[in-house]
Amino acid sequence: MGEILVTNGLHKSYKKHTALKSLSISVKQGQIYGLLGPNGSGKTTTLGILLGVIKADGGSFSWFGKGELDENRNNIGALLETPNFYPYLNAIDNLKIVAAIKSLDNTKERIEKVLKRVDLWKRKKATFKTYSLGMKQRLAIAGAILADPDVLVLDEPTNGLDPQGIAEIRSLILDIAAEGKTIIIASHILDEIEKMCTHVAILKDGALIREATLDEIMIQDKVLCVGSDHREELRLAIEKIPQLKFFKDLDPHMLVTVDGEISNAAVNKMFAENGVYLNTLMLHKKNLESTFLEIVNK
Ligand SMILES: Nc1ncnc2c1ncn2[C@@H]1O[C@H](COP(=O)(O)OP(=O)(O)OP(=O)(O)O)[C@@H](O)[C@H]1O
Repeated sequence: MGEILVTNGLHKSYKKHTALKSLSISVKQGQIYGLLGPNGSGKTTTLGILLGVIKADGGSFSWFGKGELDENRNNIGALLETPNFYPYLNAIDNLKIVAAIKSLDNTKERIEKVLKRVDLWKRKKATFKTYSLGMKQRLAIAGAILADPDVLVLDEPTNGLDPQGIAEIRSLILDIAAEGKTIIIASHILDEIEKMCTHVAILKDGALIREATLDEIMIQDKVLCVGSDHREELRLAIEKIPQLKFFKDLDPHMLVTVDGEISNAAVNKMFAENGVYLNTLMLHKKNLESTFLEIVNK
């Protein structure tokens, strides 16, 4: 797979505050790459630098193996903030303006293609101000793919949408990815990343904590769900057993992470040796949320 983006030690400070600390990531062709992190972890700053809107203080990046050239951006569609279209113009006229700004040819065909792609063709003559938030966001994606770029960069694409709007954007993004496009999404919504992304970079306080495939992130450690009639003793036993680490209280059960390859029978025995008899012992499948919290809280 071809390398689409490589960053090398990107650094950015706003006065005394360091927003990005030596960020090195790489994105390959066809990946849906999620940039994940709590508020203020540096996601928007990263995308801003990569799109030439913010200047880094240090480090470098390269799109398509061609460095930081402005012309690389002709091959990148971006959605960085809430869509900014003319409220009294319809979808077609708004996209005509986007086409003119980007000096695109075959405007009519392009606009028809993207409006069908984002399922707004039937509403093409309605003015932007009459659109729902989800439709506005879909029109913004139509604008971002109007030039048929190889890469789509999206900052919090489902922010503020209702569940149906979120599902529509998600399915649209997956469809666009299925055409072979590379997609980079910044989000703090874990469920969104989990349902869409193939690869994830987790940021915390501007630093990269982990970069891996979604599968690698989610099956990091074994998590067990344990229960006992005596919760206090259970909690104390978890503290005492070095191979176990308390993870979460799911009252009445507790989640623990287990070091290495220790069988459930061995875990049961360890509890018994500490005077605790389990009434529940089962594997707990981690979701991205639990993994994420575990990683950023370390
Ligand atoms: N123009 C600015 N001036 C000063 N500080 C800034 C500026 N832009 C961002 N920051 C700070 O840099 C840090 C990273 O911000 P950034 O917006 O990149 O994070 P983020 O992960 O995108 O957060 P969010 O999910 O809230 O959008 C934050 O602490 C933020 O307050």
